[in-house]
Formats: sequence, C-alpha cells, structure tokens
Amino acid sequence: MKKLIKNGIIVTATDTYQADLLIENGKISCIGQDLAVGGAEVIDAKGCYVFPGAIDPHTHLEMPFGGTVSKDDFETGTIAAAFGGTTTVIDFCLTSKGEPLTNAIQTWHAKSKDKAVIDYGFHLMIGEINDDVLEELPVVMDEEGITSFKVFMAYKNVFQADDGTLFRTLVAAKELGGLVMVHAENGDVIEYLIQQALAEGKTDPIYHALTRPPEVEGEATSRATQLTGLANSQLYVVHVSCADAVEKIADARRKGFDVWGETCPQYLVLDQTYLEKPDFEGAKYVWSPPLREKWHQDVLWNALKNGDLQTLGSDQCSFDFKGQKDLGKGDFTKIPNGGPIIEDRVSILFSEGVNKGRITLNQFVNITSTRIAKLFGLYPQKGTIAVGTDADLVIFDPKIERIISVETHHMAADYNPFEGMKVTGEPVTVLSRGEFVIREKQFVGKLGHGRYLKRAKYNSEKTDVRQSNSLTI
Ligand SMILES: NC(=O)NCCC(=O)O
Ligand SMILES: [Zn+2]
Ligand SMILES: [Zn+2]
Repeated sequence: MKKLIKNGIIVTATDTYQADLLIENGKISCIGQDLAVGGAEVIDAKGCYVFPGAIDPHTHLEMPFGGTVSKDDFETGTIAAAFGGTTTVIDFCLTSKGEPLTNAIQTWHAKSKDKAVIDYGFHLMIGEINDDVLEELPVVMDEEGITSFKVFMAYKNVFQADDGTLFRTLVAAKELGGLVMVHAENGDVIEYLIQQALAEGKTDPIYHALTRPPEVEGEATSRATQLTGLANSQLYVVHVSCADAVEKIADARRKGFDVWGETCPQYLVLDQTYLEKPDFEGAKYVWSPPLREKWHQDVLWNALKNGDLQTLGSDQCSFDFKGQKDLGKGDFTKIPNGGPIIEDRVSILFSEGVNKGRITLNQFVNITSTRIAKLFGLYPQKGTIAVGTDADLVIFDPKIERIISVETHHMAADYNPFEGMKVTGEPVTVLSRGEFVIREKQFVGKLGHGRYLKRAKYNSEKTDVRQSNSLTI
C-alpha cells in the first residue's frame, strides 16, 4: 500500500525543508508540497522531522568475546536499533586464522537470517594475510558484497594482527576497492602495562583504563595512518576516544590521506571516573579504548563539528552485569569489553549535539547516516531522502523528553550505561523500505524483514576526503 507522510520537515545532510513524501513499493516515489494521493495511507508528521534512517556502522551482535557471547543478537539488537531510529546496521564478522573466510561469513549469515528486523551488512575481520586470503578476498567482495575489512591492532593473542598484516590489507584494499577499518591501540604495550598492574595487585576495573592510556591509541592511530599514506590506500579508524587519536587523524587528512574517523556516544558523554564506581559497577563502563578524562569530550565534539571526525558508531557489544561483566571480578582483564548502546546512539547525538548547539541538524544527519552510507557503499540506496531511494525513514519528535533507563530500553542487557540521562528528541515512527517497524513508539516490525545488503566497493570520488563535515557533505 502507498504511504504518504505529510506535514513533516525533511532533513538531509544538506537541506531542511517542509514537504510531503510519497512511498511506493518500498521506495520514495515523490517529494512535493501539499501532495494528495488517492488510496495512500496518510502519516501525519506535523511538528516532527523526517530523517533518513540512521546507519550504525559498528555493531557486534551475538559475538563471542572474552569467554562469553555478547547478549544482544540480530533479533533484540535490531529491534532496539529501530526503536532508536537506526534502519541499517553493519556488523563485524569475526574470522579465525587458518579457516576460509567464507566459513566465517556463513556463520554470520546463520546468526542474522530470519532474525533482523532492519537491513544489515557485514564487515570482515582480517587476522592474517596469506595466499589463501588474498585469493578469497576478491570473491568475498564480488559475491558477498563485503567491501570493508577490519584489522585489530590490539587484543594481543586474541584478535591482534601484526603490522605486516595491516600493511598488506591496506595494499590489497587499494587494489580491490575496499575500506580498511582499524581498532587502533598498541596491543603489545597494553599487554606490558597489564602485566605490570596485575603484578602490583591492581585488579579493579579502573586499571582497565589506566593500562590503556591515550598514548597507546595515539601511537597506533599514527602508525595506521602513516601506513595508509605509504600504501596510498584508505582507512577508517573506529571508536576514536581521545585527543591523541583525533590529532593523528586530522594530521593525516591535512596531508590529503584518505583517512576517516568514527567516535561513539560513550566517549562523548561519559568519562573515566565511571570506572571507579563502587561494588564493581565500574565494570559496566569497560570499553576498549577506555573512557577518558572529561576534557577529551570537548575535543571529540569539536572534531565532529569541524570534520576531523565524520561518523558516530555505537560499538554495540552488550554484556549483562550479572553473569558476564562479573567474570572479571578480581581481575579487570577478564571483564568482557563493551556495552549496550545501539538504541540510544541517535538520541544522544541529537540531544547533546544538536540541542546544545555543538553540531547542526544537517551535520547530525550526515554523521549518523549519509556519510556512513557513502563510505560503506550504500549510497544513495540508503543514507538520504530523495526520489528512488529506499524508504528508510524516521519520524522524529524533537520535543519529547525521555530518561534513559534499563527499565524502558529494548536491549537484552541488564543495565544501561546512560541510566538516568535525560535526552530530548525521540523517534516516534520508523520505516524500513516503506514498512513500519516502529509505529507511534510501538514495535510492529517482523523478524526476518531485514535484508542482507551487498555493498558497493569503496569509491573515493563519492567520499572525497577534502569534503569536510563542516559544510555537511
Ligand atoms: N570496544 C569494545 O570494548 N568492545 C567491542 C569490541 C571492539 O570493538 O573492540
Ligand atoms: Zn574495537
Ligand atoms: Zn567494536
């Protein structure tokens, strides 16, 4: 059935205007003033913004990690994402050394099929480069449409790859049209600092942060950007947490390197003191990289505004406090890293960013949707509002106030790291390819509605590093 969204204010990465919007066969078929269409279901968006569905470029759903498995899967995770205004997620598919890449991809298809309520794609972890991997990569790209590869520079003896692997991945990505993503922390130095702390009997959650200081993130970011320049390749630095890393990304971009940076809500609004909460509650705030001293937040906000950082991911990787986070009681290295964020990513950026004048409304759309679609080969099918694009849409009431709480969230985890935080602005209705997923704040979607997305190759023309956020695109 046709749907007609009336009276809303359409916001894209470049424009803000009042118009009606017609949806037919899952796509936007017409945008105009005072549209009247016989037989169309009318959705009144008066007083609301109409945004392109947000895209979360960084999720870990049902991921084995730290001796357990992240709590939210493709069902609970994508439902919560939709409540928060996200209509596409790109999840990290983990690989194992010596195993064909396609085995890992099949495992991820099995996790997601018939569960996801919104569209989804995969990034692929590269843990080693050898002849088999080099042979498989072009096939993975062409047949699976996986065009972004993740290299971990940390998590020694678990996921960490060496510099040779990173460099060869950058070279291969340049040749094949892929985007290399890095978790940039120096895993070897962290391991040394961890062993030193444990030997001194320092086992509380705060030592997670103190053994991963900003310098180890800054150093790894610098190394990754330098190697990218040398390979004349392209790089996306995930979950940037501190000034040291922002500085290195900004330097690289000034030199004209094709380098991009993502931050996450936790680094924008929470700080290192949360790890000192009593009764082991600090474990709820264990991420890698860790939360930083508060002053880093201003640097991150400025970087989003001036274009040194371009996107916001959730790094959704949730664990229960009871039964999962508490695996690390008495040894902070055993606390599973990550938290439940997928649902509140967009609202936090709107409330703390747009409402507080730190970024503009159009930058908000660029940071949560358009830029991500361009970088990860989804644009213009996703990431904007235009005739012919998927009708992934969010009707967003900027006036609704909400207190974030585990009592009301839709994620599976048993706590919310933003508990008690007031946000103003909330999605009320969310459509995926023209179908309601959230309607008037109620879930009405269908398991399995979400389709797997084969993504286009990295296109430096589309993403052009010289185009800054400051002027939105
Ligand atoms: N970030 C984090 O603490 N957990 C998820 C895995 C990762 O992204 O490193
Ligand atoms: Zn990471
Ligand atoms: Zn992550």
